[in-house]
Amino acid sequence: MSADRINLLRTKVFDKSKWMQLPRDVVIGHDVIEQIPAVCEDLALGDSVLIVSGGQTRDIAGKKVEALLSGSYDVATFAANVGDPLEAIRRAEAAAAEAGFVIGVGGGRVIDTAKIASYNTDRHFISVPTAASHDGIASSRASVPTPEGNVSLAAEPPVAVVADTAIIASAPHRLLASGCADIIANYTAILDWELSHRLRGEPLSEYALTLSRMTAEILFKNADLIKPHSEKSAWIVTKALVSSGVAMSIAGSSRPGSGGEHKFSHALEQLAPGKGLHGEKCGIGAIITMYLHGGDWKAIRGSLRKIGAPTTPAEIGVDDETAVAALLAAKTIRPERFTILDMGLTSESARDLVKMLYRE
Ligand SMILES: NC(=O)C1=CN([C@@H]2O[C@H](COP(=O)(O)OP(=O)(O)OC[C@H]3O[C@@H](n4cnc5c(N)ncnc54)[C@H](OP(=O)(O)O)[C@@H]3O)[C@@H](O)[C@H]2O)C=CC1
Ligand SMILES: O=C(CO)COP(=O)(O)O
Ligand SMILES: [Zn+2]
Repeated sequence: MSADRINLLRTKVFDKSKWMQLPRDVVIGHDVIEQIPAVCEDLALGDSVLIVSGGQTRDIAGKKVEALLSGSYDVATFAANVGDPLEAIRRAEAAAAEAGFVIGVGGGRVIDTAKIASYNTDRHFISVPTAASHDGIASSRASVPTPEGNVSLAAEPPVAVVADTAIIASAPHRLLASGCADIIANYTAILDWELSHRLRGEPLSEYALTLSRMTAEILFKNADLIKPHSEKSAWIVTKALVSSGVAMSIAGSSRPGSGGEHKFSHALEQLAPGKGLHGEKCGIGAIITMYLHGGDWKAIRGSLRKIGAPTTPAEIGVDDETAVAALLAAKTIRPERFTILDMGLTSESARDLVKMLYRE
């Protein structure tokens, strides 16, 4: 299904996609989930709420949020993990239309479902990440898988982000490492954006680009501090993910955080569904695109290793031939987004790159 087809679902008569919308309250810290009632009261969002969560994340945090709000609000719940993602978005929209505001409690898929449903029904949205696994936590974009590839849509930016570091630090370390890789991928996303600016005249936002790069640099510098099940690590990474999401909101597109390495990840999602987390695939892709840009790809690989993120397709259960196919297919996903993977990659060169960069 194409982005246009998804847009048909929208009930809005005006388009906010060119607005620069940023979160108003960002609350990160130990046990801050307890502050959700105060955040909702402060923002005066209405008296009924839809809480969107996933199969595991409802037990991890969704039920807690339901209990915290049930005395003061009419609470409805929605399971975002059931069925086809587009169908889930449609059902979430119908549920959101019956509520005053929406809270998404979960990983990236849950948060994207909640923020699209909020956007399409013109409801405020609160983001409650249970894992620091992706930089959609605070952004005004949603990434939706379709049979033709992943599409990036304008979505409701959270009016508040409530990120409890106790919950985030308890999540499997793999999720945190994946969030770090999603941020490290900003380095190559920016290089692709600059390339497209120079070659194709694509507009650049200096502010968005600088914020995105600075976020990656801070994380890179702090890679030694990223440890499993540490609240300090959860705090460092969550702040970086919020910052990266703000860069996307400033740009009004995911360009500051999504280039060729993301297109490789989206192609892999089609060719090897269910293999690897989003950020893991982007990190693996960034090694190749950084090499192609002539940058320090070994430093990218070194920081991914230090953090505990995979650096080869084999580590996420993807064979080399599939990785080659994904590199070649990447340019067919969002062809309007020009990247280094559009610069003459051939089957032979893709095979050589996979052999060389994923073997050392
Ligand atoms: N909007 C944007 O700008 C962006 C969007 N994305 C999107 O986000 C998605 C990737 O997010 P990601 O979080 O990696 O993947 P998922 O949302 O698929 O979550 C991965 C798994 O982790 C589980 N999980 C989440 N939190 C915890 C926890 N605390 N403890 C144990 N398990 C937990 C989820 O459970 P459950 O079954 O409950 O869901 C799920 O099974 C992709 O769809 C991607 O396209 C990524 C980057 C940016
Ligand atoms: O994942 C993203 C940024 O990290 C954005 O997603 P898209 O690649 O779908 O635009
Ligand atoms: Zn990403």
